[in-house]
Formats: sequence, structure tokens, C-alpha cells
Amino acid sequence: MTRNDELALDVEGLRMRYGSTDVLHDVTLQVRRGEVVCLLGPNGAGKTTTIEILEGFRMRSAGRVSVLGVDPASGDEAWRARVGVVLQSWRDHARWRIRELLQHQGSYYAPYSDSEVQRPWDADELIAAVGLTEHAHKKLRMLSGGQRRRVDVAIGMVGKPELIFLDEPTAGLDPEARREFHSLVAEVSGQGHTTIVLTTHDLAEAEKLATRIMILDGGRIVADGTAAELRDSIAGEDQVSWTLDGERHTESTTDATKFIFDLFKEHGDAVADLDIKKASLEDTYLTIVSRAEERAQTDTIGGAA
Ligand SMILES: Nc1ncnc2c1ncn2[C@@H]1O[C@H](COP(=O)(O)OP(=O)(O)OP(=O)(O)O)[C@@H](O)[C@H]1O
Repeated sequence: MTRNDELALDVEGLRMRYGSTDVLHDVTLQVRRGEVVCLLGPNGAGKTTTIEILEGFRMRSAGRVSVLGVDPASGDEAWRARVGVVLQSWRDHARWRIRELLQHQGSYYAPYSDSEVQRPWDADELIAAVGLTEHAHKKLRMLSGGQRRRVDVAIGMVGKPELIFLDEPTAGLDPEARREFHSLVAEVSGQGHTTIVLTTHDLAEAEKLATRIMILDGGRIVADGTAAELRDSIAGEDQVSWTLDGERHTESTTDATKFIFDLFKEHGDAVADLDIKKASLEDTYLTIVSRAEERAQTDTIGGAA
């Protein structure tokens, strides 16, 4: 197996222009098979555009894109059967009942079964996995927004895809449904065969699900790593709190270990209630995005000068 066979996604210099506006400038990324990658970024950063190009729903302006070894611009039916898609909003099929719809959608995948994967997913098993068993006979128009979302996820998964794109899969779900969805993703990814790429604005979700996080801002990938690596990349945000002579103190430091060593060296046992807060993923994300935006502004001013 060559290195490229192990890559689910291989993207280089991807550009997208709508009219005269460049939305993606130079997106380069790689995702290995079996990874769960979360694409984060502010509204309008280009996440959906990127995902839609990878899904083969949108034609790029420039760059090289390989999804499961195929250029999505020329992906055939057999390729499409290997890719699962959960769109941001799926408004069709209002008259269909859940079980019928999944059986119908699933039937397209039957010819693409092989010795390793039996396709499609059994409709009732899948309905149970997304927590809709008691609604299986209902028409889609009778479902709540959250229940519809679960159907969207089931539709994306019914063909047991090798790669699943989930665009804001938990938007509108209540905390319980969100948790159930997280278990479903963990279960699917735990089997090790499925690569998952999702977008979200929920940083706790990203931290919980993703083996790797990419931050897209202004049409460029501005950070790429595990949550811990991203935190380390913005050194300087740890907060140390302690009590001394009945008074509470808090300071930010780039080197918590040295800071605490010095604190004890100076005050010894008088230091109490020591607490160290590592930067949260939210702090990290906001810092990375604001730094990227400052850089982009400087480049624009520099370019204009
Ligand atoms: N069909 C289109 N024609 C023109 N501009 C578009 C089109 N689709 C998206 N855009 C613009 O491209 C930019 C990126 O949009 P995109 O939907 O990819 O962002 P996003 O990161 O997914 O945002 P959100 O978090 O709000 O979903 C935005 O400025 C948007 O207005």
C-alpha cells in the first residue's frame, strides 16, 4: 500500500472564488484513514465550501483534491457509495416514513457490498443506533428538528461509508441527543474503518470527538493538531491561582512549572489552595483566530502599501 492509499483526504492549494471574491485561498490538508477530524472556524470561514468541494457537490476554482484516491470532480457512482454525506439541512422527503426512507436510500448501496463490508446498514439497526426506534414508522414532516437531524445522520451513514462528512451534525440537538450522537460517532470511529470529517461551532464537541482539529479562517488552515498541541502552540495562557495569608491571587504565566517552583521557593508552606488552569480549547481557538485575523490585516495593509 502506498502512502496515498492510506490517506482519506489529500488536498493541496485548494482555491475557491465566488464571482470576484476569493473564499478559499490556499487550503492544504491531509487526513489519514480512520481519523476523526474536526474543522472549526468562524462563520463564513469557508468550512461548508471546503466540505462541499470534497463531497463533489461544488466545483473548485483551483488546486488538487483527492478523496479516497479519487478527484471528487470526476467521482463516479462507485466512489460516491464509499462517501457518506450529512448536509446542514435536508428538506426533502417530508412524506417519507423513516424506516421506508432508510430502506430505500440503503438499497442504492447493496451493489457496493464486498467481502469486508456488507452494505447497506440494516434499517432497524441504524434507526436504533440513532435513537429513533419508537418513531420509525413516522413521516418525516411529523418529526421535531432534533429528530430530523438524527434522520439526516442516519441517511449519511446508511451505506456504511468509508468516509463521512458531517456538516454541523449536532446543530439544534438537545444535550441528550447530542450525547447520543457523540456515542454513535465514537462507536463508528472505534471500529477503525471509518474516517470522519465534521464541522462544528461546539468546541467541547470538537475536543470530545476529534483526533485532530483544523481551524479554518479567512479561507486558510491556520492551525492543525490535537487539542493539546493547539493549546501548546499558544503558550502563555495558563492561569495559576493560590491563597497566601488569606488572600487569593491569580496570575497568567507562560511557564506554570517554573512559576510554581518560584512561588514555593519564596513562600513555602504558606501557599495554599493552588490551582492551575490550562487554557481551554475555547481560549485557544479564540487566540488562534484573532492572531490569524491580525496577521491577515497586516498582510492586507502591507500589500496595499
Ligand atoms: N454560492 C455562493 N455564492 C457566493 N458566495 C458564497 C456562496 N456560498 C458561500 N459563499 C460565501 O463564501 C464564504 C464562506 O461560506 P461558507 O458557507 O463556506 O462558510 P462556513 O465557514 O461554512 O460558515 P458557517 O460557519 O456560517 O456555516 C462566505 O463569505 C459566504 O458568504
